[in-house]
Amino acid sequence: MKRIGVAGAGTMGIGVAQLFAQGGHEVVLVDVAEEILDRARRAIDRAVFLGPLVRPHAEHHPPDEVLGRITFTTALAELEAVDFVVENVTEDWRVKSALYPQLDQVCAPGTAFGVNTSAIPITKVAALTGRPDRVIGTHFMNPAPLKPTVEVVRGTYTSPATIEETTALLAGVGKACVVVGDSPGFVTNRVAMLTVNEAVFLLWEGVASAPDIDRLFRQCFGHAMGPLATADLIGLDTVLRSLEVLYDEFNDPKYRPCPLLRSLVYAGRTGRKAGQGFHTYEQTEPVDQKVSVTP
Ligand SMILES: NC(=O)c1ccc[n+]([C@@H]2O[C@H](COP(=O)([O-])OP(=O)(O)OC[C@H]3O[C@@H](n4cnc5c(N)ncnc54)[C@H](O)[C@@H]3O)[C@@H](O)[C@H]2O)c1
Repeated sequence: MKRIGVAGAGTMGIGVAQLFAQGGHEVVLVDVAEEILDRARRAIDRAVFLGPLVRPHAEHHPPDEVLGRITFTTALAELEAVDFVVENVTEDWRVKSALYPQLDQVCAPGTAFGVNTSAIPITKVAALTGRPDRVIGTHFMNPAPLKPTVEVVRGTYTSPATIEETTALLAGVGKACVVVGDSPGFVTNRVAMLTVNEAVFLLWEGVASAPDIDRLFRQCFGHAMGPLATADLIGLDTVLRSLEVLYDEFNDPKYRPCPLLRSLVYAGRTGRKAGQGFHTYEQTEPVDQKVSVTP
């Protein structure tokens, strides 16, 4: 079993840490504040406990056993001994570009870095390190423990050995992989972010209500969720940042974020994690916006 480092304990990091710990790996989960880690611990506990209700036929795991494999820490230096890092920090180039040189220093030269980003090119991230051959995109879908497939992104310098190691690691925790080339947004989010943004414009223009927009996608197209509910699940702050990355990388106005999306983010209505976005959600615990919305 490999020792897995997980950087970032937000929406994605929580699920990624749970996935690998359930798969028998030792996990080091790093974030910048103890209260974020406490919330992550409670979220993983709850998700593992409720697992049998969500997937009755899947293998069941005692929450204590899963949590016992995870070290929760604010010390990046604890990633020193891990074999593979999945990075899930905020979708903000300033945040990611500050982190990678530190990861490069802390981790052993052979440790591979899986970049879990919605839209940032993997080659751009790899250039921040002295190991571009060991940097690969691991674009997990949300929620990471439940979604069957990971979009794996080959950067310009990602080595065949790194691709093989990554797909084998993911197969070991039950994930299929689709390996794609490097492009802002990759395959999934180049398409999905446009759809979400256009749905927000439709709402903003008063063409239809949020429930009706989502209902059309579910009932006419057979999608499991509509685009606005999907945006709430992703986090509207992450959707906004992903559109900004696409807009900047392509210099193409088709990715300009709808002003309504910005307003909701400014108001702290970032979707499920805040209890409110395009739809309203029952809160499992109060969310401190100062903690959940990072700069
Ligand atoms: N939300 C989704 O559905 C989704 C899906 C696939 C990929 N992603 C990508 O995954 C990444 C994380 O997204 P998220 O939705 O979990 O975001 P989030 O805002 O919920 O969580 C990000 C976490 O990173 C932490 N962080 C910031 N700087 C850090 C640092 N230097 N060291 C350690 N932790 C740090 C923050 O405190 C926060 O807890 C983003 O790049 C996003 O684009 C998101």
